Amino acid sequence: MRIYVAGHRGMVGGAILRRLEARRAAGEDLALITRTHAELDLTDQAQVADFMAEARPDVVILAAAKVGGIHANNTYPAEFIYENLMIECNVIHQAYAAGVRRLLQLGSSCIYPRAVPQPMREDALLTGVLEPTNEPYAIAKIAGIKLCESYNRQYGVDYRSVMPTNLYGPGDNFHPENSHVLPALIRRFHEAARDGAESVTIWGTGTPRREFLHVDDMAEASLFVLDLDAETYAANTQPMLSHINVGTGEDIAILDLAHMVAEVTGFAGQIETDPSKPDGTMRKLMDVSRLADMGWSARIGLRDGVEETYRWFLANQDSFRA
Ligand SMILES: NC(=O)C1=CN([C@@H]2O[C@H](COP(=O)(O)OP(=O)(O)OC[C@H]3O[C@@H](n4cnc5c(N)ncnc54)[C@H](OP(=O)(O)O)[C@@H]3O)[C@@H](O)[C@H]2O)C=CC1
Ligand SMILES: C[C@H]1O[C@H](OP(=O)(O)OP(=O)(O)OC[C@H]2O[C@@H](n3cnc4c(=O)[nH]c(N)nc43)[C@H](O)[C@@H]2O)[C@@H](O)[C@@H](O)C1=O
Repeated sequence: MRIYVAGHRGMVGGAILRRLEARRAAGEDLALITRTHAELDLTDQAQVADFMAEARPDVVILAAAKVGGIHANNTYPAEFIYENLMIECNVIHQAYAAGVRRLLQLGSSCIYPRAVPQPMREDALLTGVLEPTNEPYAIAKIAGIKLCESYNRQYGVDYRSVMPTNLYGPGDNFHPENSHVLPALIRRFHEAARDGAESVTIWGTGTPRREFLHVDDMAEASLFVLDLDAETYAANTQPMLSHINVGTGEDIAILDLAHMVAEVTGFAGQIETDPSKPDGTMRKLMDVSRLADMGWSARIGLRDGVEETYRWFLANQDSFRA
């Protein structure tokens, strides 16, 4: 079995690759194919076509994307829609052209309308208006689902989509502005504790709620969905509603998350909010019953996951991405 993991140097792709390497070490007959961004620009159609034709994977896992938090999405909307659409079109179409039968692509919980009933079911897709801070990214992610569904319908391939909630863990991006909230807070509270600061300011009102899934759980869920036989996957999805939510089923207010990160990092000062910064969607909680009914649930609790991620942060501060 030849498996191409696109985005293997990213947080999720890295976690998926580690699991696949462990399976190979345990005796599974797996050839794992990877290319760095420098070796293969997935926005380049000709490069992707040449690569797929030469590498001939049996299975493709698409974990490469332009990714960032609320500020990055709101500041670089053109990059988020253009790069993600190009990556999806190139990888999905060229996989099909090279004869790939099974593919798994990662979307995001931001595909759902901003005012949708909570928890968000898979069939809430395309029922309302999207959150403006990440609409371009969400449109690209919806296009990814529809690409897979369309190729499945017309060409009879088996291309699947998982929709993760907000993710965190080892290998995350700790950039002070462009990252997601959890790594941003770990870094900010760590630096405040280290410097003896009196207060830390978090963005927005602190009242939005988010659901956080550890990346190792996400990697396990991805391979669980990929490994389902075609009949089981089809029985749990529909031709034009083929994505599966992945989350914990529990959420937390951002201010409560900040208090948790303060405790973990040893910061004892004040926590202030900055309502001039956007809150984004007020609540994003996944309905994870579809995946639970198939037999998978998250295992890593948030407090344990934050402690482990902080230990990883302390051990890897010198190697962070710019
Ligand atoms: N992190 C999160 O909270 C969430 C993530 N997701 C989804 O999960 C998937 C993985 O995200 P995550 O691991 O967090 O993101 P990362 O940014 O950690 O990893 C993405 C990877 O994609 C690579 N990449 C980006 N553009 C290109 C390109 N043009 N050509 C080749 N490689 C490219 C990046 O390489 P380089 O760094 O060199 O550019 C990086 O290695 C994405 O689809 C994302 O949308 C969904 C929900 C939440
Ligand atoms: C995964 C998901 O990620 C993005 O959406 P988001 O859920 O809004 O992501 P976020 O992690 O950046 O913010 C969550 C909340 O937290 C608050 N917040 C406080 N203080 C900081 C802070 O310091 N940094 C950040 N980033 N947010 C902060 C922030 O104001 C917001 O209320 C999408 O664009 C899209 O990419 C997507 O799919």
